[in-house]
Amino acid sequence: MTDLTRLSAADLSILLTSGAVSSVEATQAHLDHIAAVDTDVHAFLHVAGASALAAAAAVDAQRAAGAVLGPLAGVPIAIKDVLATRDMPSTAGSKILEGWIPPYDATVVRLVREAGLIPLGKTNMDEFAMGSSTEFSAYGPTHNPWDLDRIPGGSGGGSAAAVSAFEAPLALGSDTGGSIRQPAAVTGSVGVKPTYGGVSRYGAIALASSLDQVGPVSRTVYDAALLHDVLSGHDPLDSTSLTDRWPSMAAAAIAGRVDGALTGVRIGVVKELSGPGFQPGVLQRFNETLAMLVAAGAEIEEVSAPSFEYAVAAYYLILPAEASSNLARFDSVRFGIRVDPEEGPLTSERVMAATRDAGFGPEVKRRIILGTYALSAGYYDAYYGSAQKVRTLIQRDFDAAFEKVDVLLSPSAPTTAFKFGEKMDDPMAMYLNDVTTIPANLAGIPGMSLPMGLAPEDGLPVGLQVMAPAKQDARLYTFGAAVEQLLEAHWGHTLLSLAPKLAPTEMFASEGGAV
Ligand SMILES: NC(=O)C[C@H](N)C(=O)O
Repeated sequence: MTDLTRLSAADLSILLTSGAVSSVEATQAHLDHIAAVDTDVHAFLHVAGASALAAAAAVDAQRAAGAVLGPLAGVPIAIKDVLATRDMPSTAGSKILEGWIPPYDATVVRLVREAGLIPLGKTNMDEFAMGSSTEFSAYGPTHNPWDLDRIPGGSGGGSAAAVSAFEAPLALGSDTGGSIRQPAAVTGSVGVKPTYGGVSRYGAIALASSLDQVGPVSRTVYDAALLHDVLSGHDPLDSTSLTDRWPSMAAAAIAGRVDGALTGVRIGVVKELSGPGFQPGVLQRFNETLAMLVAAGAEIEEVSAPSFEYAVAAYYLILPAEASSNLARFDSVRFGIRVDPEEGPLTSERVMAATRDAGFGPEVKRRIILGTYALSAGYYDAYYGSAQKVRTLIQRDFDAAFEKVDVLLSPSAPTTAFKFGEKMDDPMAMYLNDVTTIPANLAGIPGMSLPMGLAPEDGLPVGLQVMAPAKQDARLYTFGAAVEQLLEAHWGHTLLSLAPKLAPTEMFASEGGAV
């Protein structure tokens, strides 16, 4: 009997459509697997077993009645806890929202349900998406399925770990500075940050509104494309939502699997995103992948993006500034918990202060303080204003690069998954993890991370980042699918099929070793 949790969403979809397997069976298999492994992985903050099975039964009934359903109907999905769900708590990993059940679904959650996908539950994350390791979740960290002593990336470590531990074939993430791509990289998954405005953020608990994007997490490029097609499109409820009509990302991914898809593709390697400070094994896999691309007919040139040097600094001014404003809504009155001061009068300011003090964790407080300072009178131009200028320069660097090349490549993260605790006392070290992913958010362009093997020194997954010009998300899928195929042919297997160590019984007997 096929292990249904091991299938890609696309393969599961074939079994569901042909009637060989019911959605109830597929959903039950995933719930059983979650029950078996999630005490160790802790990818989920909430598992919605009963409602998932009810939704699956409804899809099965529709199918039995002859309804023509979308390709992902009946396929289970995990949802990052930053997204509002009307039937499940939505905490964004924070104590301040403990137990909060929103009165409505985020648009992406509604779209996912309408497409017949089966929400399994909500996944863990750094509090309000601030972090690169899930160690800042108020509910304890998620563990990397490849090595339980290591972080799964962040902020969407729960979604990426759920996918790579076979707890769900698909997940939703959000990416402000890398929160989809970096977790995908360190767990051997695929993650895509769409073009800014391509996917609705209505009902996504806002971190930094000029940077946040919702996107797919999966085990294959094609699966991410199928989910992207469900998510993209105009939403009048999100004022930043683009009105463009998007081509089919699934069709774009299929085009990448045609022979010769890489011939003549012009690839830019960003000099500033793959140099000193990167783990040697990460660079080794990156350079090997580039050599394979040249052998497949692609043309590679080095491009320089001098302003990228300032990207992390600009991001950590713009993000805290926007976050300090967005998080002002958590005031003890409208959402979540209320904590009264231990003594003294119950004025609204004092209740608000006591609630925020008890409800926010250390990283959230740090960023609110930084952001409030950066926006204060007298400092605004020096900090926030300068950061916005840097942002424009970064956009120009991208524009110049994309005049010469079709896609830009870099490693998705400077290192493989690090050990718990390694960067907790050093915010700068944590922030520098995002050096590769932040520029795409600042420029609003789409980016993908896909697996490019295991680092020789630690046997842990390494991610390849692909970036394309704004609105050219389809190019990511064509190129990404072609690279995925090239790497599979080289290794003779997919990265995750390697993972007997991810099977329930042997899952945690880490053997290490290179691909
Ligand atoms: N939110 C994100 O995209 C993650 C990023 N590491 C941050 O802490 O801001």
